[in-house]
Amino acid sequence: MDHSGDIDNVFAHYQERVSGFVFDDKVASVFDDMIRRSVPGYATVLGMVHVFAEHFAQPNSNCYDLGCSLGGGTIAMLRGIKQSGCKVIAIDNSPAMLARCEQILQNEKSKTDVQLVEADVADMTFENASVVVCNYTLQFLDTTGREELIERIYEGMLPGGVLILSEKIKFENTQEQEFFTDIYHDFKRLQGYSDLEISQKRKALENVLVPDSTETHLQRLKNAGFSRIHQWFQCVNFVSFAAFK
Ligand SMILES: Nc1ncnc2c1ncn2[C@@H]1O[C@H](C[S@+](CC[C@H]([NH3+])C(=O)[O-])CC(=O)[O-])[C@@H](O)[C@H]1O
Ligand SMILES: O=C(O)C(=O)Cc1ccccc1
Repeated sequence: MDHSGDIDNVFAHYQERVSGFVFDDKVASVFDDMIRRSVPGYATVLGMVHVFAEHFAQPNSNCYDLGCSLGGGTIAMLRGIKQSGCKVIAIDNSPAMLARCEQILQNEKSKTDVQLVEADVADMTFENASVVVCNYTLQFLDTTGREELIERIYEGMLPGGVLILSEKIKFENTQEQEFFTDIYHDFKRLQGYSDLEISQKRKALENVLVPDSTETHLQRLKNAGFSRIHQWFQCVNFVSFAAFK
């Protein structure tokens, strides 16, 4: 992926009132740096999206990247897909993200077609899907939106298809929640974020990024019909599931 974006200093200066986190141009311009320094295991997850796409993309099928941002998952899929006739459909409802994503994708030479769609994932229908990547996006939808999205993904998937769902999680046990939160903040400090940046971003994300527990994710995937679900990755409070139709 392209590393030409700026360094994330969105929350570096004291703000009298911290407003809710939005995916505007300011965030989009630093997003590659922001997500790499804020999501432990991000690079590993993308590396494995390449592997999953190579293994599970079926010829003449669609591969989706839901909440594609700058196209990290899209590029990983493009590099992984070896089957012919595949199309990667990358969806995001932030015009700022999509505009930058389009630019970044121009440097990517691939035989596989890519379609960028500016839309709410809630308004999309999915069809003929062999690989669906939903990396750190479900966490921004409301509860009903989450359930409906997972159901519609399932409906649009081919037999043998896989959904890669990556999310920040919360822990039901208070002690466990505190432990992982502490370690996560230590990780952010090690990535160069100050205590002010950490606390202001935390405030901005309140009621915007609302994590579910692993149990809630597993139940929701099962309810939608996914028969085989593996939690294949966890790094601190970020996990990834592979769910098969
Ligand atoms: N309802 C929605 N419809 C469409 N897009 C949405 C919606 N809500 C949020 N988004 C978009 O989902 C993305 C979430 S970021 C994904 C990272 C990427 N997957 C990556 O692997 O680099 C994760 C994060 O910021 O923590 C943003 O680009 C939003 O505009
Ligand atoms: O959960 C957090 O505290 C994060 O910083 C994760 C994140 C990463 C990128 C955009 C929004 C949230």
